[in-house]
Amino acid sequence: MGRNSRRARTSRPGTFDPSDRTRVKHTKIGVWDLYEEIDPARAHVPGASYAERAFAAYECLPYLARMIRDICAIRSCWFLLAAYALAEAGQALLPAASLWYSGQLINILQITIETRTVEADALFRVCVGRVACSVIRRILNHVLSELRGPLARRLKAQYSLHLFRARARLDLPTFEDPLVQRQLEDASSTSGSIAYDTLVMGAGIVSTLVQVVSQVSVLASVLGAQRDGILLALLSFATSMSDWVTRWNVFATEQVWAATTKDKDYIQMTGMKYVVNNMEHRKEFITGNLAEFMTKEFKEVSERVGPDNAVDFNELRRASRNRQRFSFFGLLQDPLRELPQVVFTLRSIQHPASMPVSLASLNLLQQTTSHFSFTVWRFFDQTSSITEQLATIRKLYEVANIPNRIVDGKIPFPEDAQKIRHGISLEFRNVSFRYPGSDQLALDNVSFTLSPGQLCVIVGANGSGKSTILKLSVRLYDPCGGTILVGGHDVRTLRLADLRAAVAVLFQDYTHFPLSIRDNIALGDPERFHDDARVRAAAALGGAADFVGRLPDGYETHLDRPVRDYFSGLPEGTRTLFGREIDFAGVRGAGGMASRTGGPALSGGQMQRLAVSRTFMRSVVGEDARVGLLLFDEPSASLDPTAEHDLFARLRELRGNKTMVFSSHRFGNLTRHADLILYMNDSTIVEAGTHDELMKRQGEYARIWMLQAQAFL
Ligand SMILES: Nc1ncnc2c1ncn2[C@@H]1O[C@H](COP(=O)(O)OP(=O)(O)OP(=O)(O)O)[C@@H](O)[C@H]1O
Repeated sequence: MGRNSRRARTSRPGTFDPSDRTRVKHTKIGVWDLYEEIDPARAHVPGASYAERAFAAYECLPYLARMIRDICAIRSCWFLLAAYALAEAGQALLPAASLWYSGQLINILQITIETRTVEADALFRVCVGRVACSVIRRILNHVLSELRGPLARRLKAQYSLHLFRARARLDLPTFEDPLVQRQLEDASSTSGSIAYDTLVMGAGIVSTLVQVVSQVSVLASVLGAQRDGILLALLSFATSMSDWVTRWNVFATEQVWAATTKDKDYIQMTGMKYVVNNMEHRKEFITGNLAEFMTKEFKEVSERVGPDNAVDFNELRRASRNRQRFSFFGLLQDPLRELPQVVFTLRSIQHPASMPVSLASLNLLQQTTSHFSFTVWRFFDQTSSITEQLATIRKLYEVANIPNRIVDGKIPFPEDAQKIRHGISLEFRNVSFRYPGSDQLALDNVSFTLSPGQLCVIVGANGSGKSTILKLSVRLYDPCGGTILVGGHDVRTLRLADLRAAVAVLFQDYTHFPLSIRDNIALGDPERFHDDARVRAAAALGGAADFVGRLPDGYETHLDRPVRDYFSGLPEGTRTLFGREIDFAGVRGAGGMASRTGGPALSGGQMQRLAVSRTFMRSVVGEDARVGLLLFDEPSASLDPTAEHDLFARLRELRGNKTMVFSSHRFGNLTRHADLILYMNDSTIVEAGTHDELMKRQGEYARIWMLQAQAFL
């Protein structure tokens, strides 16, 4: 028996096995190859996949309930929600009310034909009623459109907070996981509107049901007494219902598919577009004299690809999906719509006297059904896939439950806040570690001990594991073997928030937040975020105060402004518009808008000074600092010699008060004063001791020290 048939027997219907070729459909759309899962509904027992999908939808219901609870808990939405519900209810009942008045009109017509007298009062009431209905409809429409915006914005704000919280709580290994990233992207792409869309969908479903029930019952009471009334009503509604049945597929779910292209011309054409569009290629583009050549090549390659294929996949797929399919049932639908007319005509021949009343009934019916069809169409539009909507709600809530890989400890730290002032001890016992997804050890059986207040410098070649020691000390990752002790405790047992409050780290690949310079420094100590004096003192210690003071906006300068300015679509330098003189730059200037995007360009060293200032914000400024361990990864890599000298002088003043660990390539300034030097190579510590001890040993440390020293001789 072949492999495929064995797999087909074992796989559950509805479960997609991508390696099973019989379950993958290949379609060529232009230059694209589309691979789709063959719909299990067709491949297996009819209805099995529907049951499966219905069950999946059922499993999402608790999330829907939670969303309803969450929406109801937003106080600022209460009034809006109540008004929205009332307006929707009014909107849903109005068609039935109009219908009822129209029915009254038919009654009056019938009485008029039979008695040859017109009931003026009744006629007047009907007219007023119909006018009132249309005025109320207008008002409700307006009320609803006024409510939609504020309601949508409040819901959006609530869920953006939910997502912010969900992202903020994730630790590094979890956040780095591509699957988690995908999950977060999925949730955020819809989070803006999901609650509002669900609300609209829910209101749409209830409103459609109310409309259907109320209109059908009014119509039955109006037409019930008339000859063929019910038959006409059934025929008219049958068309709308057939629309409904053929188009509505609540259990439709996203298909599993993937698309790729191997068309060399298309790939080359797309690449050329990137080259000509993007800033990063411009220097080479110009100096390489590529303009003329590339334009000619682009023309040729575009002609080879052809205009129908020179579009991206999504555009092509949309076009191929939207192409109307010819169906036999569709062919029948339009004649079905004419059936009431046919019945009416035939009956009129039989009973000519009742013709005016029947004509009025027919008119009423057709008006009602056209309105009904519109309601049904809107309903499809809003509820095209309930299961998909439910799945999206589920995704949105599940991102808040992604488990963190770094499990929090229980022991508060430090037990004695006074003790921390003289530093925290740090010990690695046979620690081994490999990064997630890597099969190489980044640390292999590393052991060392640092007493409170000592200064340790880790030196060694690129990639030898220096930064990794610092990362593990603050539990950015957990080791796969061995134990790390901070203050004598296994670091896994300590409360994470306490541990991170007691340790300050400056990473080699530090970043700056897209916030003001002030906030960038202040975030070094969230508890003192609003203390301006402390921010300035930290900037002075980090050597940033001088250049920040010279910036036009000082501490309020944004390094990378997260909010862009918007401009009218006129190109820079436009002087006239339809003959009128304009000053485009002047308008921008009036708003104090910068002419270039992004913040002021700072040098690498200035950036590093800001990063050092952020570390000082928490660790050094003031007597009340609660940090006992400082970890610095190449803190002076971009600093000029004076700045480096000043920084180390300031840090040396702290000796005895804080335990300090440096990772560095520079020997001398720091290593001479270190209590412990760890020389690393290939994920292990190969030499350990003080400068004098290691020099006496004449090993690797001594060799490299001499190498660096020779440069100055
Ligand atoms: N995020 C990561 N994922 C996978 N491997 C990593 C990651 N970061 C570092 N590594 C690997 O772990 C090893 C140790 O890296 P580490 O950054 O600790 O070296 P380092 O001694 O600080 O180097 P450098 O002197 O260049 O800063 C290297 O082989 C590196 O490729």
